[in-house]
Amino acid sequence: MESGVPTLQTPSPTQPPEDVDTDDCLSSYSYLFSPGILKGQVAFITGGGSGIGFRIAEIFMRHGCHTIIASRNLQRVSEAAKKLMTATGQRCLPLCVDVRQPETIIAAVDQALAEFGHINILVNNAAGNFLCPASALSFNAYKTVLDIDTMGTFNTSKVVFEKCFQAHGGVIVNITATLSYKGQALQVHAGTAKAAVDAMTKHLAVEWGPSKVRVNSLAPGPISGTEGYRRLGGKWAEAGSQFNSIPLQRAGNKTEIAHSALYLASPLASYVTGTTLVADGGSWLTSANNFSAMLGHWSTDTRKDK
Ligand SMILES: CC/C=C\C/C=C\C/C=C\C/C=C\C/C=C\C/C=C\C=C\C(=O)SCCNC(=O)CCNC(=O)[C@H](O)C(C)(C)COP(=O)(O)OP(=O)(O)OC[C@H]1O[C@@H](n2cnc3c(N)ncnc32)[C@H](O)[C@@H]1OP(=O)(O)O
Ligand SMILES: NC(=O)C1=CN([C@@H]2O[C@H](COP(=O)(O)OP(=O)(O)OC[C@H]3O[C@@H](n4cnc5c(N)ncnc54)[C@H](OP(=O)(O)O)[C@@H]3O)[C@@H](O)[C@H]2O)C=CC1
Repeated sequence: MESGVPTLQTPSPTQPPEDVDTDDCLSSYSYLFSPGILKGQVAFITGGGSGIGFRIAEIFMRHGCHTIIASRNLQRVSEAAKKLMTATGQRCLPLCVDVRQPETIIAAVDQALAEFGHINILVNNAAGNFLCPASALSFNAYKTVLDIDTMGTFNTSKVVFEKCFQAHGGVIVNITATLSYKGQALQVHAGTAKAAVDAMTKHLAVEWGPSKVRVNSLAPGPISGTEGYRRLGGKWAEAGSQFNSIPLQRAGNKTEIAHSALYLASPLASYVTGTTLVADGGSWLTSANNFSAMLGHWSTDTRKDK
């Protein structure tokens, strides 16, 4: 304070914010963005009952947003909505949706509009994934992942655009992945599906920009406390040694991904559209694409019907 300038306790540029590995709200939260940056807005978040989608819902709500969290398991989203409302004081509507079935999306968006009057933000987060070599992947397994990730993102975006964004503008954040950048082993299904979503992001940004709609992708790296991390990393990820190869030397956490989503959804990104924000600690640049190690991990997978 010698110079008369107050010293602020700012975190270091690579210090992760607080997180918890379970699908529970944070016990405390330090604001980095303005707390009212999404005040009065409404976000529709697919797969918002668990993992990254749950934390995105929480962080948006802590910044003044109401949310709709929608997935196949109504009990899961209903329990999540209670936790989110208690922790943040904002409204959260849990709805049952299968993003592969447009009629369920239409019903959910109608219900959301009846409840809130408008939707400002769509987060396409719902996805399905598992490790599987291409040669062992059934035709239906490949199709299932493309149906959820790629078709699901298109289906939901189209319904929300036609029912709301076309007339009023809005923001779409598509959660993708870096899997296709290096042809990740055992991930042809999810890598193809997410690459198609990154392409969709650009096409929709071009077509819908004149309607005041921004569309961006957000591609996380390995994120702890998530189903994706458990399924794809398993014990191998828990050992932690492979993180030496990641420039930031650690996995990311859900709050970090939620902060990136908050940036893209907020007016801070008002001139950002048609792009992919990679939030992976530099991981895809340097991590080995170790086919034999991945095959070893797959062979210890305990899934009964493999
Ligand atoms: C890859 C490693 C990367 C980097 C390494 C670096 C560091 C390592 C450290 C950590 C790694 C951690 C993270 C890696 C980084 C990035 C990851 C990137 C992307 C992550 C993407 C995700 O999406 S994670 C989301 C995970 N959550 C879910 O998947 C939940 C939802 N999932 C589901 O509902 C199911 O699993 C489903 C996708 C199968 C869909 O369910 P349903 O519709 O009920 O379908 P089914 O009828 O059950 O199945 C349909 C067909 O699919 C076949 N199937 C199902 N499971 C498997 C499997 N495990 N293996 C093979 N085949 C499977 C099933 O048999 C059906 O086919 P048929 O032919 O039999 O009909
Ligand atoms: N975890 C990680 O390290 C990474 C994750 N990602 C991406 O982040 C996102 C979240 O993943 P993560 O948190 O790990 O996993 P989760 O399994 O927790 O999230 C996926 C969500 O999608 C929902 N869902 C799945 N299928 C459907 C469907 N057909 N219709 C509607 N909802 C559906 C699930 O709910 P329900 O079962 O109730 O339907 C679940 O809530 C995904 O897009 C994933 O690809 C990307 C890179 C890395």
